[in-house]
Amino acid sequence: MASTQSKSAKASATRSDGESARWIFGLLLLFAGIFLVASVVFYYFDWRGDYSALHGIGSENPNFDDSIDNPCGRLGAWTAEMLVGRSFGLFGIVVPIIVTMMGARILRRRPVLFHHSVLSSLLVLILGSLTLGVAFDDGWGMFNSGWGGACGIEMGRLLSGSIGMVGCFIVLLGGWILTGVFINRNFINTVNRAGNVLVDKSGKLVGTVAQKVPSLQSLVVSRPREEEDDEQAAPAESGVREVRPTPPPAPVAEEEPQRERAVSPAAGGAQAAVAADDEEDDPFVVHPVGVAPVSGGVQTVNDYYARNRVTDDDPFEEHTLGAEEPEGADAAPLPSRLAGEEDEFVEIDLSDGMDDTGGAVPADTPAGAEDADAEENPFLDDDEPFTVKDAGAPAAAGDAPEGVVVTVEEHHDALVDEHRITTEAYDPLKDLVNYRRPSVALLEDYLSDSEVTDEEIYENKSRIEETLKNFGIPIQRIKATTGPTVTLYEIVQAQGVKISRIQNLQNDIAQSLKALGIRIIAPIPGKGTIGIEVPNRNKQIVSMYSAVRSMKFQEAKAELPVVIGRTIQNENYVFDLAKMPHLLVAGATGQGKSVGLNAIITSLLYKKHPAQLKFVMIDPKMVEFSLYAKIERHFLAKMESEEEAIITDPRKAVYTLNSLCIEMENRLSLCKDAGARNIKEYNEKFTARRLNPLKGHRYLPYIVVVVDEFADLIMTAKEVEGPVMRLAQKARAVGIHLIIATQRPDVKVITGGIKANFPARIAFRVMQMIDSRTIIDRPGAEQLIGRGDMLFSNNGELTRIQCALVDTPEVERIVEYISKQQSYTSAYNLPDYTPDSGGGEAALGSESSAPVKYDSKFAEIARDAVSQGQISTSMIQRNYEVGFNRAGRIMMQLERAGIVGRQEGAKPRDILYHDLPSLEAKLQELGVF
Ligand SMILES: Nc1ncnc2c1ncn2[C@@H]1O[C@H](COP(=O)(O)OP(=O)(O)OP(=O)(O)O)[C@@H](O)[C@H]1O
Repeated sequence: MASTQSKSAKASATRSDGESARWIFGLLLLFAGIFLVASVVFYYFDWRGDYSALHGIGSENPNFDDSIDNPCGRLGAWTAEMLVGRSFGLFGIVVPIIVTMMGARILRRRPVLFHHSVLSSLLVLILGSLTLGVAFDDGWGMFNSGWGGACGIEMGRLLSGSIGMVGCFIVLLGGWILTGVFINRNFINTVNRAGNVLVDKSGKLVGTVAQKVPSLQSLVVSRPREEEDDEQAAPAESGVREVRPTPPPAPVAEEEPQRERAVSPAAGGAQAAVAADDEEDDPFVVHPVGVAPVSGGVQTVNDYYARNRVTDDDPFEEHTLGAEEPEGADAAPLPSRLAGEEDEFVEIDLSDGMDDTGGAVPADTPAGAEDADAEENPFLDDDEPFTVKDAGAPAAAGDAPEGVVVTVEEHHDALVDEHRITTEAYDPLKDLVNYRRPSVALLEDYLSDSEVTDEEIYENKSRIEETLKNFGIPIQRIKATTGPTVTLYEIVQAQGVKISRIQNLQNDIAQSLKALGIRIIAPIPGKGTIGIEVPNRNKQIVSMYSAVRSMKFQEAKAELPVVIGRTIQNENYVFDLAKMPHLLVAGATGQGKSVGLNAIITSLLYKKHPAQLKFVMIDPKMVEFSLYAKIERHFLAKMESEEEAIITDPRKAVYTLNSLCIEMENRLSLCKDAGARNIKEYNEKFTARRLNPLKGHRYLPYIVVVVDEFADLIMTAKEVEGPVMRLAQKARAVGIHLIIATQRPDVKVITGGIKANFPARIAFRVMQMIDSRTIIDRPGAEQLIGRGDMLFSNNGELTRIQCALVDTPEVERIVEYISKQQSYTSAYNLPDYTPDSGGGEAALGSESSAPVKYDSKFAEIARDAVSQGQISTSMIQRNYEVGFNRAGRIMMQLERAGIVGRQEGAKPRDILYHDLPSLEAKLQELGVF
C-alpha cells in the first residue's frame, strides 16, 4: 500500500514538473506574442520616426537615441521593423499573431505545429505580402520598403518577372481562393455565388448595350425565368413580361386561368389580345392590362415610365386603369431610376419607330391605358398597336370607359433562392452543437516505474524449469512476456510430452513459485505452446488516462467503443459494446467491479455525444452511480414520471426495465416501418432524411443499461428477470445494451437464460472455482490477483486484462465538466410504464416465479438437446416415445426454463445452453436431476 502511494506520489511529481514546464513555456510565448502584436501595431503609425531613430538618421549617437516613438521601446520598434519593413510589410503582424496562438495552444494542451489555424495564418502571411508586393512594389515608400515589405517586393518582382502581371493576377486570385477554401470550406459557396452574380451581371450588361445600340437589336438578351428566380427572392408570377408589336387589334382575349388578377369589365376598353401560342413558346410574359388603341401617336419608353410610377419596394402594385393622367405627367422627365431598372428588363423587341428622345403621348391616347408593371417592363412599342398578353385580364374588345377606375393588385409571392433550400443531412448533434467531450487531462496519470527486472524473470524461469524437470517434463524453450501485473512464460515442451501432464502439475508449479495467481493456459490458443502466468512482484497501475489516450481507442470506429484496460502483452484492450451485445460483470467484493463499470462508462463518455448515447443506471447499493446524477440532462434516460434518474428502488427498477421493453418494441416497429435491420441502418436513413418525423420517426440514441448488484435486485424483485431476459434476447438490434454486475456469481442470479444471452462476460477475482465456472464456464477467475485483474470471456475466448483504474475524483471531474455544458431540458424520456399499463409484464414475472412441476423426462431431454444442439417436438415424440401433448408440454417447460429459445416460424428452436456444465447448474437451480 505504502509503496503504491509513494509510486503515485512520484508519478504526480514527474507529471507536475512536465506541467510546470508547459505552463512556463506557453505563458512566455503568449506574452511575447502579445508584446510583438503591440509593437507592430504601434510601428504602423510611428515607422518613420522609429526608422530614423533606429538607424541614427539625424542623430549623432544612434545607439543612445531616445527618440523612439514606439511605446514598446527600442526592442519593439526593432522587431517590428524586422517583421514589417524588412520582411512582410503590412502583413508582418501575422507573425506575432501566430506566436500568440501557439502560446495559447500550448497552455490549452493543443497540438502546436501543423494546426489548421497556424497553417492558415502562414498562408495569409505569404500571400498577403506577395499580393502587396506585386500590387505596389516599392511605390509610396511605406515602411521604407513598400506595402508588401522587402520579402513581398522581392517575391513579387520574381513572380511578375517570370509570368507577367496577368499571370500574377491569376496566380494570386487562385491562391486567395484556395486559401479561403482552406480556412473555411463554406468559402467555396461564396465564390460560387460571386461567380453566378458576375455571369448574371455581364449578361445584363450585354442586354443593356444591345438595347442602347440599334445595330445590336438583333442581339436580344433573354434570361430564363428560373434564373431570375434563383438570383433573388423574385416575384413569382408577375416578374417578366413581353411586349410585342402585333397586327391591329384582335378582338379575342384569352384568359390565363391560373393568374389571380382582377380587372373590372371597365378594362374592356383596351384593345388587348393575347396570343396564347406565343405565350407558351416563350418564357417571357406579356405585359400591360388594358391598352387603348393608339391612334397614330408614338409612345416612348420615357413617356410610359413617366406615367407609370410604381415603386420597386411595393410588392402589391396598384395600377390605375382608365383614369385620366395629369397632363404634366406626359411631359414628365424620365424618372431617375429608369436607368437602373433597365437592367431588369428581359426581352425587348424594339420597333423601328421607337423614339428614344421621350416624345409626349398624343392627347387622344386615353391616359393610363398603357398601365403596366413599370418595375418589370417599362418598354412599350410606340408606333403600332400592340398585343398585350396579361394573365387573366379579361381584355374584352370595346370602347374605352371613362372615369372608371380599375385597381389591379398583384401579389408577388417571394421565392427562396434555390441554392439556399437546405438539402443537408439531419445532424443529430446540432442541438448541442457546442458540446465538448471531456478533456483527457481530467484523468489522473498514474505513472509507474515499477518494471519486471531481468533478475525476477530469470528466477521464475529457473523455478519453472526445475519444477517441470522434477516431474520428468523436459522443456525446449521459455519465452517471457511482461504485462502490467502479470508476466506470461510461454513454454515449448520437449517433443512427446502431453499437455495434460503439465496442466495436472499446476498446483505444484504454483507452490514452487511461491506465488498466488498462477494460471496455466495449455495450450495457448493459436500457438500450441503452454503459458504460465506469474504475477509480477511490483504491479503497475494501468491508468484510464493512458487507456483513453491510446491510439487504439482514439481511432476506434466502433459504435460504442470501450477501453477496459491492458492485456498481458501490454496492449490496450478495446471492444465494441454494441457487438458484445450485452455484458455480464461478476467478481467477489472489493476486486475491482465498480472501477471496471466506471471504466466502461467513462470510455463511452469520452467517445459519444449526448445525442448519441443514453444511460439507464440501476443501483440498488445507492452509492455507486450517484455521481452521475449531474449529467442527467445530457446522458441519462428515465421515465417521465420518475423523479430520480438513478434508480435505487428495486420496484422502480422493475418498472424502468419494463419501460425499456416498451421502448424496445417501439424501436423494433420503427425499424420495421423503415425497412432497417438495425439501429445503425435506421439512423443512417433518418439522418439522410429518408424517414418522415411526422410518421413518428426519430433519431435513436443508443441506450446502455447498467445494473449494479443484480443479485440484490433479483433477490428483492424476482420480476426483473422477465424484462431483463426480453431485453437480452431482442434489444441488441435496436441499440439497447445491458451491463449487469454482480458480486454473487450464483446460479440463482446468473441463470442459464442470462448466460445464454450474455456471451461477453468479465470475471474479476472470485473465491471458488465453482464461481469462476458460473461466470465464464471454466476455472481461472479464482486464481486472479484482485485489484482489477480480470478475465474477459467473449464467445468462449478468454483474455487476461488488467483493468484501467479510474478513481472517484476522476469520475467527479468528468461529470462536473459535462454537467457545466449546455444540456437538453430533461433526461431522455422513456415510455411510461405502470403495472396497470403493462400488466402482461408483471404477470410474466409472477408466472415465471411460480413453482413448476417438471416432467420426469425433462432433465434427460434437456441434456440431449444441449449435447446434440437441436430439438423439436416431433423429435421428443420420436426419441422418447411420448405423445404429442406431453412432448409439447415438455417443450414449453424447456422454453420457460430458458434452455431453448422461442418458436419462430418454421425455424428450428435455438438451444440457449452450449455446454453441459452450465446446463447442469441450471438443472440444479430448477431442482430437476
Ligand atoms: N483496476 C484497478 N487498478 C488498481 N486498483 C484497483 C483497480 N480496481 C480496483 N482497485 C482497487 O480495489 C479497490 C476496490 O475496488 P472496487 O470498489 O471496484 O471493488 P468492487 O468489486 O466494486 O467492490 P464492491 O463489490 O464491494 O463494491 C479500489 O478501491 C482500488 O483501490
